[in-house]
Amino acid sequence: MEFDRDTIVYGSYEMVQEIATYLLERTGIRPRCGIICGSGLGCLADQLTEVDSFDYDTIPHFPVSTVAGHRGRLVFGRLGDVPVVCMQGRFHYYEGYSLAKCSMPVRVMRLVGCTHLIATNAAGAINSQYRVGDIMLIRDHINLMGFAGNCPLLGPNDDRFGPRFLGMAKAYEPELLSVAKQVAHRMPGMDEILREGVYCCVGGPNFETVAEGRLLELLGVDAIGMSTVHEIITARHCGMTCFAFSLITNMCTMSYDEEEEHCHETFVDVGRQLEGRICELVTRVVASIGDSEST
Ligand SMILES: O=P(O)(O)O[C@H]1O[C@H](CO)[C@@H](O)[C@H]1O
Ligand SMILES: Nc1nc2[nH]cnc2c(=O)[nH]1
Repeated sequence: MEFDRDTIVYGSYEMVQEIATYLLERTGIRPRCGIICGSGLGCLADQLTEVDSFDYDTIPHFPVSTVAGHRGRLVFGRLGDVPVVCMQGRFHYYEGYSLAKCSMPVRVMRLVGCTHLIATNAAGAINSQYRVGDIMLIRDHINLMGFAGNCPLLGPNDDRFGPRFLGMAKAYEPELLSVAKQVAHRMPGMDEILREGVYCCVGGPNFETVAEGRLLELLGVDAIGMSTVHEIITARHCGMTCFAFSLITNMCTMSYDEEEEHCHETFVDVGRQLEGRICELVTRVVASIGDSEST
């Protein structure tokens, strides 16, 4: 792939609208909920029925996926009874895309009609109580890249998307978090693996040093990854209701005596092993969104 370091600003309203129109002219699905499949979590898109799918390289102005475990297509369809659109593959800063370009598809989701966003990811555990295979519902995040001056909303603000300044205190909708906990509680074996915590995004693609892991622990981070935060900021900016969770694929190396066992392909495999439960959790949360919208 040609190296593609964009300017920090990407995706005018007109461009996003052009993409949305392109898609809506080619599918009859009118999605209410956007779902972003994390590394190894593409199975979510495979649950959809009445599918219309679009490879990223066929959609005008769309970036392409370059990471293993990210298939690279946008899938419209129904999850249960609810019309949704899934990103089967997301974009990361370390691929050479600006944060604005990484999260531009969220604005597309909004303009095709989505009111809700569900973001999923593979993440390393900083919290020593966690185990590989746990599912951490994201209660909050720390935008470490934002502390360093990098944010998807940099540059001129277009009020048609949302306001210049944005509150983030309830970025992750407490009601959906509570629905997810109730749903999970009714699923066999989920209580043992369900967590709720703080996610932090770093630029990557390298994993953390021991000193960085320890610093993140002091900061109150439970799990660390290289995605999601900029997508949630973009979604909140355009008024979407958000829910997100991390699949814990590895323990971060917190001591010099430990062997570092970080391997992206193994992380993708953890996703495959948990496929059934993750699909069920998301399907039930989406059903609750469908129910709340129809009442
Ligand atoms: O966040 P997702 O896309 O799930 O991917 C996670 O897995 C990759 C590292 O193995 C990184 O891209 C990290 O962000
Ligand atoms: N930064 C980071 N991203 C991840 N994605 C999956 N595991 C990890 C990890 O340990 N660190």
